[in-house]
Amino acid sequence: MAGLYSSISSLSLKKLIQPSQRISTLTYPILTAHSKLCIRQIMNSSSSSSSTLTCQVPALDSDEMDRIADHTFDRYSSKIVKRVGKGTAIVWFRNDLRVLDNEALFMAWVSSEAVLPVYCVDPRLFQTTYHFGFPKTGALRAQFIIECLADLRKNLMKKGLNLLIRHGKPEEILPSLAEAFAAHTVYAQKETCSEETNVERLISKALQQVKLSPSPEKSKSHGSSKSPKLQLVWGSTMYHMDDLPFYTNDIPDVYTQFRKSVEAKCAIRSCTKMPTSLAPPPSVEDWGCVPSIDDLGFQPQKVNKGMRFLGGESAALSRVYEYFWKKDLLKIYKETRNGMLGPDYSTKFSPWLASGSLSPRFIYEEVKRYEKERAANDSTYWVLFELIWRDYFKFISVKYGNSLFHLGGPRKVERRWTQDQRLFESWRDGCTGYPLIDANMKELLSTGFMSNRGRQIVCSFLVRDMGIDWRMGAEWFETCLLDYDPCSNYGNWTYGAGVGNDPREDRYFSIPKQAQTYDPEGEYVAYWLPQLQKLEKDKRHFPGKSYTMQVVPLKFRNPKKQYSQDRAYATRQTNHAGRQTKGFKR
Ligand SMILES: Cc1cc2nc3c(=O)[nH]c(=O)nc-3n(C[C@H](O)[C@H](O)[C@H](O)COP(=O)(O)OP(=O)(O)OC[C@H]3O[C@@H](n4cnc5c(N)ncnc54)[C@H](O)[C@@H]3O)c2cc1C
Ligand SMILES: Nc1ncnc2c1ncn2[C@@H]1O[C@H](COP(=O)(O)OP(=O)(O)OP(=O)(O)O)[C@@H](O)[C@H]1O
Repeated sequence: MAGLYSSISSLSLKKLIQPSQRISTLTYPILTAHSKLCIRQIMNSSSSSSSTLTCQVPALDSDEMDRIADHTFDRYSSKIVKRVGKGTAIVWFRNDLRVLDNEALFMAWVSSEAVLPVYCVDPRLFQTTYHFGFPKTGALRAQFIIECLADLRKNLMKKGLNLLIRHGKPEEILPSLAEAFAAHTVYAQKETCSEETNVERLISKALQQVKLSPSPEKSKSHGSSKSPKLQLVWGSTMYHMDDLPFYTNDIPDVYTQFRKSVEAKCAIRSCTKMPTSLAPPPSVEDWGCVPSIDDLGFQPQKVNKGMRFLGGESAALSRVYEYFWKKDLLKIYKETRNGMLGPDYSTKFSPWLASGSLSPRFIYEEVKRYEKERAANDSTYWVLFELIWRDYFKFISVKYGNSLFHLGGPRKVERRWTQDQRLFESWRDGCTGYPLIDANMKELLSTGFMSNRGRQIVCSFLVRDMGIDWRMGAEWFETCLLDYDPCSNYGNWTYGAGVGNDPREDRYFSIPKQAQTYDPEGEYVAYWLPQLQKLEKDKRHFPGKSYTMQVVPLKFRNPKKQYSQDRAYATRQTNHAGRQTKGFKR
């Protein structure tokens, strides 16, 4: 198994492609013959996915995924790390459901003789969203989290520990465990939004009420009892919060300024190396079961079409392996990332990043390894560029607090919005009469995923064409997305709604133009709306009377005229693969 990565790395692809030097200007590179071939393969695998109903991401079997996880753990294990603490420490898992590069877990191990890993199934996660009463977590994300927990337990057991699973509020469970196990510290990953920070505050307070009796030696000298502490550890971003070259209040509002500044002035910390064994676990009578979907109050929802994401760290590490090394897609990422159909136009790392099953620093280190062993170009850099967006929204949430969730956004913009239920439902259910919107919304509902391109288009349609309160859209995404993350979700929605920090406030995504550029053959819409398959390709985006009536006109009144203008525009702008060739568009 040790040869798994190295054998693939040494694959004679290197002979076919000269590893290009990193190109510093961010224009599109001239495509190599190999890149063209890869794009064709992606396009082909996308169209073949029209005929197959579901595809698992990653498309590997469980033995292979276990091998990849084990091999990666080996690479990230260290024999020289030493534990220096006494007693028991608790590690409270939140959105960091991984073993690799988990700082909270590492600190708990170093500071103790025994670590108790705990996950609390918090009932608040399964209630409703704040304003509009949608389910706070949809069935597909619940299933994904269940898989993450099962895998986390498995991986902790491989390292000589286990995972204690309890149902209830962390501020009630953790203090009582700290008391029962006489734990001196509860370690956990720091979160930034108020729902999570409120819980942190409640736990700290409740821990102060716990009085641990001093050990016999200590009681002789000091006598007084101590309370366990909550120790929050930064761990969710690629750049560490403490390494930023500005104070929180001075974080640049404009993404490009933020990115240039961190790229110039900060280094990304190396992944934390874990000891080979984290044993011994404390003695626990009942470790609790990984909940079933019924336990969480859901009807099971099967993915019958499109991508079925597998939860857990083993799947996460396997997806990195599959995308970077097995399929060798990293070097064309920038050219394919705006696609919508199939698993391979983009990395699909987001669901694992959101649950913390995947460390962004591990992705960074894998990109660097790939650049050394295979190729370094704009595409390999661009994955990091996108991960900086993720960091940016996380840090912006620290700077702006709850205003990220407010109608006027961080800039307190005043504008008239509607909450028209009928219009909203047509958007939510994919019945707007615009196939590009409807296909994307159906994909979201059926799989819990939507491409970045799709998200921008449906956001623009809801906000600009329908004029609907953007928070309705954001909360619906909160329900459905496997990769739901408050900072990235509300950050992107405020951007799209023109109430965020976007220097371009009137960002409008014209459906005809987007359709022509990103789904010129109507393959994507025909996949999700099979009734369009029989139509000629150039009719699929505007099928007329044979399709649902359009619920609102587009902001551009004359879609046909706009469409032909857009076709001309798109023809000028697209390359052979039907992707845009110039200009930076998110
Ligand atoms: C309205 C709207 C809502 C969104 N909500 C979320 C959300 O709740 N959670 C979430 O993770 N992403 C969200 N995104 C960002 C983006 O759409 C997804 O991260 C991306 O589609 C995930 O697919 P991928 O992993 O294949 O991305 P890739 O293109 O492969 O990008 C690699 C990684 O970079 C990060 N990234 C890429 N684009 C963005 C972005 N615009 N903002 C933040 N991070 C980014 C993600 O972590 C992603 O996994 C949203 C975007 C929009 C427009
Ligand atoms: N993790 C999260 N996911 C979704 N929404 C969140 C999250 N954390 C915080 N929020 C949102 O933050 C908002 C907090 O509202 P709350 O009424 O507590 O404060 P506020 O009065 O709006 O703001 P402030 O405290 O700044 O005056 C709510 O809209 C809530 O949904």
